[in-house]
Amino acid sequence: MVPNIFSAGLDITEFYQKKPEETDAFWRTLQDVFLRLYGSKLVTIAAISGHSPAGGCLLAMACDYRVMATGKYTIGLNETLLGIIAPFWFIETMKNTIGHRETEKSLQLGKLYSPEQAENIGLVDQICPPDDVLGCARKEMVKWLKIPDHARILTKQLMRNELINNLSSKRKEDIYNFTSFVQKDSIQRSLGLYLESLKKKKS
Ligand SMILES: CCCCCCCCC/C=C/C(=O)SCCNC(=O)CCNC(=O)[C@H](O)C(C)(C)COP(=O)(O)OP(=O)(O)OC[C@H]1O[C@@H](n2cnc3c(N)ncnc32)[C@H](O)[C@@H]1OP(=O)(O)O
Repeated sequence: MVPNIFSAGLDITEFYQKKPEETDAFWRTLQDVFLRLYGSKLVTIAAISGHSPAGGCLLAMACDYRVMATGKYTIGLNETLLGIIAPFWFIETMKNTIGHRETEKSLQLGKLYSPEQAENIGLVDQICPPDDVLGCARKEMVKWLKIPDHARILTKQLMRNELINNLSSKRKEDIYNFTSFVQKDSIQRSLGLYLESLKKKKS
């Protein structure tokens, strides 16, 4: 676990000034990761040790349960703030987690929530002191592992198969949409400015 950061989201340099075949491959890999994690038969608990924007939030939402560290961290799908948009399966995953109305506000505003706010809207299930996040996740895991596996897995599949089948049937179209969107000059300019702003913030 990296202290302070669960995941900074997708590595923007993977789709900034890249060739279309490179961004295609990048997006295909992300789809693979998501489909495997969201559809996993295993119990998956995210121990969110720090910041979790955009793709980081997606990974956390793909798990069965989320424990987040308290502190000055944020989580959410902030794509609109970067001038990009969350694809349909990011949106559906968030709707399945916090409901339609909260997702609508959250996405249009590109909202990043504090751990307490995230717990209030159900984006995370539990908050814990940073040094106890893994401990809290382990305790929760014990509860989940006591449930008969076949019943838990079938229930999970019933809840998740609609989205999994929907994305699986639209993978090519989704890759095409991603690459044609991020290759636009205006989007490349926004991404370049955003990367610059991250570097400036650091110095
Ligand atoms: C129709 C369908 C259409 C489809 C349309 C397209 C859909 C795309 C969906 C996109 C999903 C995403 O996840 S997009 C990514 C969203 N992620 C973010 O906005 C997070 C940005 N990062 C941050 O806010 C911060 O770095 C944070 C995570 C809080 C950690 O802060 P710290 O101060 O500890 O770290 P920093 O010093 O800022 O960062 C360290 C270095 O990492 C770089 N860096 C940080 N995050 C980075 C990132 N995500 N990608 C690349 N580089 C990043 C910084 O520039 C620094 O670079 P050096 O100076 O070189 O070391």
